[in-house]
Amino acid sequence: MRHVVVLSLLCLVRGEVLEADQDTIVPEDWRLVGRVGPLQEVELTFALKQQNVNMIEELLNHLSDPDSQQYGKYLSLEEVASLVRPSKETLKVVQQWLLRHGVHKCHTVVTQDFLQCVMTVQVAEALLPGAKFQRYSKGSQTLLRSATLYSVHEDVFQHLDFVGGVHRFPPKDKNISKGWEGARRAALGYHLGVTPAVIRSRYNLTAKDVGTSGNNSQAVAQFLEQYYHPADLAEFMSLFGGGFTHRSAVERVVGTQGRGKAGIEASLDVEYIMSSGANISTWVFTNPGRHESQEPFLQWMVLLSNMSALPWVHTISYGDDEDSLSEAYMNRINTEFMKAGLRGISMLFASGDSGAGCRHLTKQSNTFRPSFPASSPYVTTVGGTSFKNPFKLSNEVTDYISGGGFSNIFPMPDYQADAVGGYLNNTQSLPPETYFNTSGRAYPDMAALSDNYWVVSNRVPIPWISGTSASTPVVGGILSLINDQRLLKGLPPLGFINPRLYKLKGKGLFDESE
Ligand SMILES: Cc1cc(=O)oc2cc(NC(=O)[C@H](Cc3ccccc3)NC(=O)[C@H](C)NC(=O)[C@H](C)N)ccc12
Ligand SMILES: [Ca+2]
Repeated sequence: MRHVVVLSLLCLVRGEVLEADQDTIVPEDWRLVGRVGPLQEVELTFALKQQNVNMIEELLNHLSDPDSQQYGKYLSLEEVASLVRPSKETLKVVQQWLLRHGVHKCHTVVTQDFLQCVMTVQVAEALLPGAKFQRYSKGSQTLLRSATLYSVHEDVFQHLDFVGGVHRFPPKDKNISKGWEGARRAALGYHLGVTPAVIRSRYNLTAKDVGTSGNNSQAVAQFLEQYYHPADLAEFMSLFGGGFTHRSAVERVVGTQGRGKAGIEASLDVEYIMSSGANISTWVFTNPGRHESQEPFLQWMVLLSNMSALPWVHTISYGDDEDSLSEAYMNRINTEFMKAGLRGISMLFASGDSGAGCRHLTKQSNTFRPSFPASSPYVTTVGGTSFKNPFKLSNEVTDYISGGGFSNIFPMPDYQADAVGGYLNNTQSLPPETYFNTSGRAYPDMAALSDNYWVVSNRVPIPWISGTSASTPVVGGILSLINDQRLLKGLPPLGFINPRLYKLKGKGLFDESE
């Protein structure tokens, strides 16, 4: 039996194409506990090759370009599914391969492009020769992982994008602590915080700028066991919701709300999307589990791609270092973002709170460190600003923590080439070019206030909360208000806004008076 090793670079070895997607590095802070018993269960994800992936990118460009005749002519879930569903041959080959090995505990999705299967270690190692599952520990955490390369049978590998659940460890914790950040800001004496009234006043939202259409909705997605608490939202609205028509409860939670303490991230997202996108039905997607120790972004997107009715705007304040994720995995998530765009859905991601980030390559050399999904060309990424005068509703300047940069993986999309080219050509004293990839997707695409917010979490009003986690739901709510007006007029929702945003050359981002 011959096998093909799945590796990253495309290279030719004895006439066989090898593809690269395996990372077998064990971080030094993870300790090997020992070999795992053959009957221990593991869960693996098989991403089956989809059809028409190049075609959907082109279609998305047409549907999102205001100058195209196809602008706003979005597809239904079934139309999207029929474009990307794997070929009959792919389905047959992969299913037969799994069945031959006795794997039958699998879940699939409407589009049939994923299989999540539970099997014993013995079976997993027979399926993926070379893999050797071992137990690793770090503090109280333990993980089952293989630190060796595996191969996939040559008849099967051409039908798969990747197999998930074999490699990769959680990234090291960042050394900038939020506690320190908050203390520093407090020490500087900022005491007038951002509330819904401040947001609504700064962005000229009048009493009429609230949802009225009835068939509009918006959503936030939560990960990493972060839960919002309904009582916090009610308390937040009773403290800060005066002066505008609003809702004080989430319309729908998809997923299971945990019973633990509320998380600041979740409280912030829900409270502020419902303050700018006031009186609009709001959903929360609460996503359990991990993908290789981080947020299961793909699992959540696959969930969306299985639901026929969805909110038009989704905001997400989570992200991971681009270099901590496999290219094949990110490409699959990108395909899911494109599929959402084809349906007229706007996906907004926070740009992150660590500026351009930093990656130590060697003792002497560093580079910037982009964050994904912020760096995806198929989402809208939101950065952060601070008031120039922190005590007044004044003009905004860049918040120094606001994430931004250039993808090392995804090329610059056409829609932003002029804007970014202009920036690179006209900006004095840019960092050295070895630090960033000037031909990559640049982000963020827009920005809003991210500094000094009030949030209610675990029934306590908390000041000085900062980050693009705050600006992102604020922008999401404003897009929902625009969608509301569009829907009332019988127009399609905004969908993937980037092509339109960049064509406006900044005009869409400010009121005429500014
Ligand atoms: C308690 C707290 C105080 C505060 O002032 O700010 C703040 C912010 C956040 N959230 C975040 O900093 C980020 C933002 C982000 C990071 C990376 C990419 C996009 C957005 N969100 C997270 O840290 C999120 C909960 N976790 C992750 O994305 C991890 C790193 N993958 C939380 C709490 C406070
Ligand atoms: Ca207005």
